[in-house]
Amino acid sequence: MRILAAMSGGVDSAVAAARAVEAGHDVVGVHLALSRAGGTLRTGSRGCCTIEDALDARRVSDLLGIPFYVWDFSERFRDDVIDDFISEYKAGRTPNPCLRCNEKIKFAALLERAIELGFDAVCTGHYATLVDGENGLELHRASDSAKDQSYVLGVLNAQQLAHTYFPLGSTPSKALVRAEAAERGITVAQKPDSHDICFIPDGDTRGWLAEKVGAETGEVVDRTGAVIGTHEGAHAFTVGQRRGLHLGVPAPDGKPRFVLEVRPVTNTVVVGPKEALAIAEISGERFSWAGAAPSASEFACEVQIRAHSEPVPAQAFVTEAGVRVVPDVPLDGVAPGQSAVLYIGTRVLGQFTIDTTVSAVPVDA
Ligand SMILES: Nc1ncnc2c1ncn2[C@@H]1O[C@H](COP(=O)(O)OP(=O)(O)OP(=O)(O)O)[C@@H](O)[C@H]1O
Repeated sequence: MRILAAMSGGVDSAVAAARAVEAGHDVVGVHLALSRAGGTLRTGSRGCCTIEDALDARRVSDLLGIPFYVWDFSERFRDDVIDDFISEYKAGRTPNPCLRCNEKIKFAALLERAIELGFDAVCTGHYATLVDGENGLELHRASDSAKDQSYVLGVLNAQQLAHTYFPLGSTPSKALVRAEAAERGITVAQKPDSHDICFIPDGDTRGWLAEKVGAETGEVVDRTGAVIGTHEGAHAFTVGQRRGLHLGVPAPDGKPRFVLEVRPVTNTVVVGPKEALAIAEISGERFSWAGAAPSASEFACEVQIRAHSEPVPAQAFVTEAGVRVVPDVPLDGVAPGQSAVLYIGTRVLGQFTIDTTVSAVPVDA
């Protein structure tokens, strides 16, 4: 097969590309320049595409004896990932930019260009597996549960999965990937894992958002609407947050208060007791299936609402208008904008973006 290996300059994509070469594929390496912001390009930035990262990817390609290119996708990345992140926060929602990047950049813009150029698949260092199932290709969790990235890949559809290659998904642990890299003479064998949001170089998401969204003082209210304080910018708050709520007046029950909701239109932050974070139902209109669509409109599954949260057994209800999920036990601190990924066992069924949540605790409880 002709494979385009997406190389970040990190150890995972280096080993993934090496395995693709070893499997006898015709491999070309490509590093994506995703950001033009000065801070993210500098040495020591926590981002995913500094000048050093591009150089590391080139060195690995040289070692493997494969052609290597740098493609500038920064405009698409700005429009589809960074601007989406900002507008979602402005709308009081909590987006996942890694998921959006997989949906719009790595397995859309990059994959489309790869196919146009005659490649059969894009290879990445993601930890997830592809299984040939009865009804076509299926996306499954990785063998290493600590590294499993199936959640952020839940946005891929059947067509995208058909042109995707994840050589690391069945490796039992990341330590083995690093050991293999060292054995192969790959210089980035011990390079630290990337973390946080790649386009926010110092990891200070709140400071970054304050600059982009603009901070405006607003009211903090309880669930009855009574004003109990002020805040200095609603973007700084997400559902479930406790810190940074300088309320001054203690709650009548003396218990700490948590953010329950962010209302961007009125620039209001709604707070309440921890119990009120329990969510009995979630639903959303934007959904997709990772492979064949479920055969029934109502089925038992597990729902996961963050990249590394525990999946919770649930019942799902699907209509043309969207997906509604009722978990067996309430979910904790769900924010609109998050993605709910549905699993059956290790298999990813699909996902939806959460628009609405229903509290398990009535307002006057
Ligand atoms: N700037 C980039 N250019 C090309 N491919 C990239 C880039 N960033 C990420 N990728 C691809 O997406 C995969 C998953 O990205 P993620 O940010 O989760 O990296 P990671 O798990 O730290 O992997 P790595 O060790 O390869 O950096 C990478 O393994 C790589 O194949």
